[in-house]
Amino acid sequence: MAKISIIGAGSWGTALGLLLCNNGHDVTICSENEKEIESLKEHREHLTKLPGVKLPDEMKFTCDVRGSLSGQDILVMAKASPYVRTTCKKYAADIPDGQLIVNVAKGVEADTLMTMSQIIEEEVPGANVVVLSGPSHAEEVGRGLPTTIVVGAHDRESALYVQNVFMSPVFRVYTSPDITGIELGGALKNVIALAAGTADGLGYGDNTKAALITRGIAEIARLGTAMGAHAETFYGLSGIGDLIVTCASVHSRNRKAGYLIGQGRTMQQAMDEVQMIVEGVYSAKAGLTLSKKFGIETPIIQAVNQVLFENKNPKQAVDELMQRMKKDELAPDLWER
Ligand SMILES: NC(=O)C1=CN([C@@H]2O[C@H](COP(=O)(O)OP(=O)(O)OC[C@H]3O[C@@H](n4cnc5c(N)ncnc54)[C@H](O)[C@@H]3O)[C@@H](O)[C@H]2O)C=CC1
Ligand SMILES: O=C(CO)COP(=O)(O)O
Repeated sequence: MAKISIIGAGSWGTALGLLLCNNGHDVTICSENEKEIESLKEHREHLTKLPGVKLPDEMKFTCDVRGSLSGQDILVMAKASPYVRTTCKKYAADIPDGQLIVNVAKGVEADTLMTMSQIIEEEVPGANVVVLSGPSHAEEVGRGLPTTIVVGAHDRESALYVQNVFMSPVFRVYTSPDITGIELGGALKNVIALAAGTADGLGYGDNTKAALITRGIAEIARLGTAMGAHAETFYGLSGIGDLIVTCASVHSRNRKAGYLIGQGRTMQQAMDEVQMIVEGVYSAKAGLTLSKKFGIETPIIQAVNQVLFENKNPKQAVDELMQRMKKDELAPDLWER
């Protein structure tokens, strides 16, 4: 049995807490948000973010984040990505040296272009940070529906340990050394999901969705490999896997926000209506800056930025994507080989 503190009492922190409790671990969920914690204690259910999912009596909830950080085998970082740095800064001094931290937040910081694990490593230099990511909506993990995911770590021993702790008959965990690829896949799929949702909102069809998913993973893989990630990762769980689920699922907040934008809402109106974090909005900027930095063409990511931040009409953005210069699907020099 492992002692585990989960930082962040949102839908994902709560669903992972339930999974880990069911696996027989000693789980505490902590958050500074008193209302959220009091409601979890009283109802043993996250009424707003994970309704209908009952939480076991053994699961502990606390507002004392600082007090929950020492004496743990694992800390799980389950804050929404824009708050990961501030959270780490606030509590770095309370986290023991060598602490294993499992990051589950998905995003790239727009100003620094750092992934979440890089931010945690910068703010908590003594920590051993691993990442857990893949196609895994909290609403389905909370209901115990079969789910697969991948843990990325610097060393195999940490990956195997986390695999053992999280693995269950309904939660299959793979291991990988490609932290960069896993994190880029997890962050950038949110940008493409905004585009897929927008296409749905415009009334476009399954062909359009398939086009965005397929050309979207091509963009993510091109950029990711230029940044040193392994191409295979983008054809795996944290690549095409998470992209498919986020572009297609009724649970996705990014897809929902895109849908509303396709229906005519502004970015802000869409974010307000979704009422939960829409991380693709943040990662869109980072994705575009990274593309420029590495000299990689990412037309869908660019179009999403234009719609979000330059008020480009979504229909016009799709028209322009369709009428780009004619291209080969594979590398043009293959004709000569
Ligand atoms: N919800 C899901 O199905 C999945 C989510 N994730 C990732 O896990 C991370 C957390 O996701 P969720 O639990 O869904 O997010 P959430 O929106 O439910 O919030 C998570 C935590 O962030 C905190 N938070 C929200 N606003 C804050 C603020 N202004 N200042 C400080 N803390 C704040 C909340 O109080 C909560 O404790 C995200 O990066 C997400 O991409 C990963 C896989 C699945
Ligand atoms: O990452 C997720 C599923 O794997 C959740 O996606 P959303 O943030 O779009 O809901």
